[in-house]
Amino acid sequence: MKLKFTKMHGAGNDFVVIDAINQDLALTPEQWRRLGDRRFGVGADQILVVQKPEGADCDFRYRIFNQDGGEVEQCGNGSRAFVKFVTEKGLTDKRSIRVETMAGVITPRLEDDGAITVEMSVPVLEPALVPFDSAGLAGVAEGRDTLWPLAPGGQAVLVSVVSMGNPHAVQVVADVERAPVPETGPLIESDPRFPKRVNAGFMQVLGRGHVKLRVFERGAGETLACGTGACAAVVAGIRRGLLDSPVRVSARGGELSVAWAGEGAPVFLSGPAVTVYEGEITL
Ligand SMILES: N[C@H](CCC[C@H](N)C(=O)O)C(=O)O
Repeated sequence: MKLKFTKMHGAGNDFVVIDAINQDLALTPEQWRRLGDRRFGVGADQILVVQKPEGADCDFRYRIFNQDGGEVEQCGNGSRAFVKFVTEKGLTDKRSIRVETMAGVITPRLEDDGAITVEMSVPVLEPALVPFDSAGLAGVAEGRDTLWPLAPGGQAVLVSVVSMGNPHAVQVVADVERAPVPETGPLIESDPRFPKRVNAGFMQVLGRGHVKLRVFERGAGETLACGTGACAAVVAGIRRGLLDSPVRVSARGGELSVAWAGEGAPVFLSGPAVTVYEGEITL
């Protein structure tokens, strides 16, 4: 079958975006895998699928598939690419859209200056709901947060656990460039205390309004940027008393900005979205 797609990225976190409103998207698992493969197909960190909404109060439904084929709840960088895609494709004339995801409704907005801001969800902070199994662990209180001891590869670390619809484990490190992301990222991702696995964030605090961040993403490995990871890192940093909103998040692939007013409030994520090329693949 022939499939039209658009290749996009948000701060280097790259996507294959597919309009499943105007084309039939009945792919076998093998075709999904090939589409996401950087050698046998197009390749991307995530595949984003644009569909009609199920609810009356939303403009679109947005499905997200990691490179490993798993469907996931949320993608922050992808939500910016989403609003740019549907605007460029003429699928809407709105600048602010309500989008159904597995984790609820988010509202990406295309600003007049071309910037894109997304009202993400209210972070979920109860460990069991992240989900994270803290049974038998002695949490370490810091500010309003609780840090949980993990030992990936025997290396003792303390993580904050936050859900942005998808699960995150965030640790503060002295130097992200020297952090053992390739070694301990996959061990944290698959730690059995995270029954749905987890995205592992490594955050270096440069000031109360600026961090550097690397994320070993669930189902995709280390990406050049992670939007929900940036949200989770800033929420954790604010709760630990290390950061003040808004926070500039410097990822390897570019700059994001995150604002959060505190518990019970949604997180706002701003950053770039770029259309790289249009394509058609025979699967
Ligand atoms: N790997 C993530 C999904 C993509 C999130 C990331 N690309 C973002 O921008 O938020 C997960 O399995 O929860």
